[in-house]
Amino acid sequence: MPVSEEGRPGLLVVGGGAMGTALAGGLLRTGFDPHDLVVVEQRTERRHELSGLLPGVRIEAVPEEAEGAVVAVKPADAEPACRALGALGVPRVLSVMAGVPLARLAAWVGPGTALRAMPNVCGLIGEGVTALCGGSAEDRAWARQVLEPLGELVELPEDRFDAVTGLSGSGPAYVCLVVEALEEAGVLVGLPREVSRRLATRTVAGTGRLLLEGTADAAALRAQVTSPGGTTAAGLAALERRAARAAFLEAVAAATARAADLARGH
Ligand SMILES: NC(=O)C1=CN([C@@H]2O[C@H](COP(=O)(O)OP(=O)(O)OC[C@H]3O[C@@H](n4cnc5c(N)ncnc54)[C@H](O)[C@@H]3O)[C@@H](O)[C@H]2O)C=CC1
Ligand SMILES: O=C(O)[C@@H]1CCC=N1
Repeated sequence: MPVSEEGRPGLLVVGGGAMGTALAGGLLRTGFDPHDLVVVEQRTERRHELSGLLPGVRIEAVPEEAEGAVVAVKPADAEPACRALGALGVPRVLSVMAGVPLARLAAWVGPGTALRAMPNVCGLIGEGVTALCGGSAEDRAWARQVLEPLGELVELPEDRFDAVTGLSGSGPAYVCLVVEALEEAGVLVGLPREVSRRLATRTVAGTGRLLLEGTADAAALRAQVTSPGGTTAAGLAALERRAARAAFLEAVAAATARAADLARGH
């Protein structure tokens, strides 16, 4: 995605918050030329911060013509951000916003092609998972290039996107809640807080890597850790008594329903 002969940048990232910065940072980390990238952020203070976070990248207050754009503003700010890109005739607009349907994006971006992705914050370190839909195979190949630095990609029909938002989009927050609770539990049973935090964080991170890199799935790994009549069985029984599994089912279902609400404009 080089700067075009007309001098247009290869990519605009509109919205320099958590997700826009994760994406721009990931592109730089994987060799994207900073001169091909422009980050558009409306808040002055944040623009100053972004200059430090994204060396070599031009940070602007308003969008300009470009080969393509990613929109990473809050869903409530989506319409003016997308309409501005439509007015400039940006040919491909990729949204990472929760609960903004392709049909609405397409109406706002006019002649340009709208695509939709749902990443997660783990993309900050290239360990995310992102769902993608919309456009032609060629458009999606472009979007894959843009999203690749965030981690793994899956193409899914749009009617699965609320579910993806409820599971992997919001999921890092559920896992953080688990880490916080484990840290507190460690303190309860007598560990110094700093030690407890390290043990809790490493346990969750290490389990994730083992699941990705090992051969056992979650149920098999849990069985490996659970000795008959042992400590883990006692701990798991306590979790089942408190309906921990049902709590996660309800969390993902509630987040999925909220994504659908957002899509209906609520
Ligand atoms: N944070 C997350 O883990 C995830 C977020 N998302 C989606 O990413 C989008 C952005 O989320 P965050 O980065 O967390 O939000 P954020 O609030 O951190 O960042 C949004 C940024 O956009 C700027 N902005 C708003 N309107 C603008 C405009 N017209 N032009 C330029 N800048 C504008 C705001 O000033 C703000 O800095 C949301 O739609 C969300 O649904 C998707 C997956 C995960
Ligand atoms: O909470 C939200 O609405 C966004 C979408 C997925 C993660 N954060």
